[in-house]
Amino acid sequence: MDTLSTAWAVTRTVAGAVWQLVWWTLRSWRLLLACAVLGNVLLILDFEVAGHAVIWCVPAFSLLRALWSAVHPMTYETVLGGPIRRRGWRRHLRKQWPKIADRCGLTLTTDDARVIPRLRRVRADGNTLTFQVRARVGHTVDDLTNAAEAIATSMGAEAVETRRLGAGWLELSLTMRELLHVPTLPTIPDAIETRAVTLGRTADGSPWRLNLAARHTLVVGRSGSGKGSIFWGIAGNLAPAAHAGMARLWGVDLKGGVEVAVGSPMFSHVAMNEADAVRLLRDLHRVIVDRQSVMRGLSRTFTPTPGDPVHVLMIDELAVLTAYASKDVVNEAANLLKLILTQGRAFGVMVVAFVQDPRKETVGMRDLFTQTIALRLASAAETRMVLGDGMAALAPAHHITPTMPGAGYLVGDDGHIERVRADYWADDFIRMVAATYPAPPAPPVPTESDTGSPAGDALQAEAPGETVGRAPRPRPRTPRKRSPRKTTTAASTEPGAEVA
Ligand SMILES: Nc1ncnc2c1ncn2[C@@H]1O[C@H](COP(=O)(O)OP(=O)(O)OP(=O)(O)O)[C@@H](O)[C@H]1O
Repeated sequence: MDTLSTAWAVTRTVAGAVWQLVWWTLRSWRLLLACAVLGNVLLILDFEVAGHAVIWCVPAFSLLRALWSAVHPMTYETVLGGPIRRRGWRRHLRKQWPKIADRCGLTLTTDDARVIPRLRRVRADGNTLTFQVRARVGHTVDDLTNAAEAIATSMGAEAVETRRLGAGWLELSLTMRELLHVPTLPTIPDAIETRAVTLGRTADGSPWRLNLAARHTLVVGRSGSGKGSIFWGIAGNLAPAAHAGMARLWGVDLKGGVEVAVGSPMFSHVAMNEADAVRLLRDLHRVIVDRQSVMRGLSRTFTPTPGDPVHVLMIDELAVLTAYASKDVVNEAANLLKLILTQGRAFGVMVVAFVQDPRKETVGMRDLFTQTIALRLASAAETRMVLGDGMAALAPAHHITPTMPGAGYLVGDDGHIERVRADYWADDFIRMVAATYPAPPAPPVPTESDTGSPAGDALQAEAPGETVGRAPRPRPRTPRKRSPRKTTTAASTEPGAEVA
């Protein structure tokens, strides 16, 4: 079996090298023709060596490339293959730009001329081709943005990202070669990080750092889209900080605790049923209220120290809590969560929530999350629902294939878009990280009497964003006295304007 697979691998490599030799030689047919003519002239003039050298230089160079790429693809790619390919992308774009712009509907016809958007700063790095385009009079940057997908397709790119540069300029970054199709595994985290974590790679192959400081993150993706990788990427990378008392992880998993249970030692507080979840949210809210009273007048930004950690609430399947649980739980949990989302950031309390179903009614508080990661979604409508109008073209999460779990688009708090793929966290690896960095025993949560924080149904009366300092508990309701109903006309809306 081993001999067979080795023979198959060798045959494939040789066939690939032969194909490349032929393709690279014939692709530059103009040069090949010129060399053949010049070489024959030299032969006729009796310069035999020079004549043969000129005739065979193109096939010889192709042969060298084919052999090098087959024998040592890594060095070939770095030294020769990559630079040649990137030069080809740049040349192709510059040469074809008038045609591409025209076909993508960006040509403006005036009385005496046809004008296309100006192209400048064409650069190629790694697997990315980046260039800037200037809108002409009569066009807007939005017109250019709308044409981005068509431009990318005409260049044979895998994906496109756009960035508005202001005053009519748009920057396009085309991913010319897909680097995210190969899954990657994380390394054991060892740094104490509370502001950002490394979750995987971005489209250009650089590490994907997710900023957490003062941000709430919503992760949306269909079942099997790889939400677990992001959940454990965040929890696992924060585990050393949690172990050192610089971060505290709170986990809510109402899908029977299946997700959180794998690495539960990393968490200081875990809720796996509805009643515990509400209790946990109340406790976390008290932490915020407690910090509000401590920090009031002293500082406006929270800096974690050992013993005074950042708190990260991780909710697996948010919709169970905010839509599918019993009505009382949904109401109270939604109100508590809104308070935490609106008040927590400045006080070192961050929320990371995961949701499968992006319909409006399941995540009513979507706007309170400051950054969103859209993994594979079912349709363009879902992408728009999750990321906002106009985003289906810029961050087409519905085009992500099921063969790339963990891949998605991050839309940051400043609107920038990144195509990313998370490392895959296997169960055994999660267990190992949890065993290496268990959370220390959690100190008691501030009680209601410490903070004066209203709990439970008292919160339902408050609007999100209001300071929950010492709000009074609601008084028991007494029935209102009703006076006999009197007939009124539409015009008589002022008190006392009754008509008999
Ligand atoms: N980053 C990744 N790289 C490669 N494969 C992955 C990655 N993340 C997940 N997978 C694969 O995809 C499968 C589904 O992933 P996961 O359970 O995380 O999806 P999910 O979105 O949490 O689904 P559900 O909502 O149904 O729990 C995993 O069993 C694993 O095989």
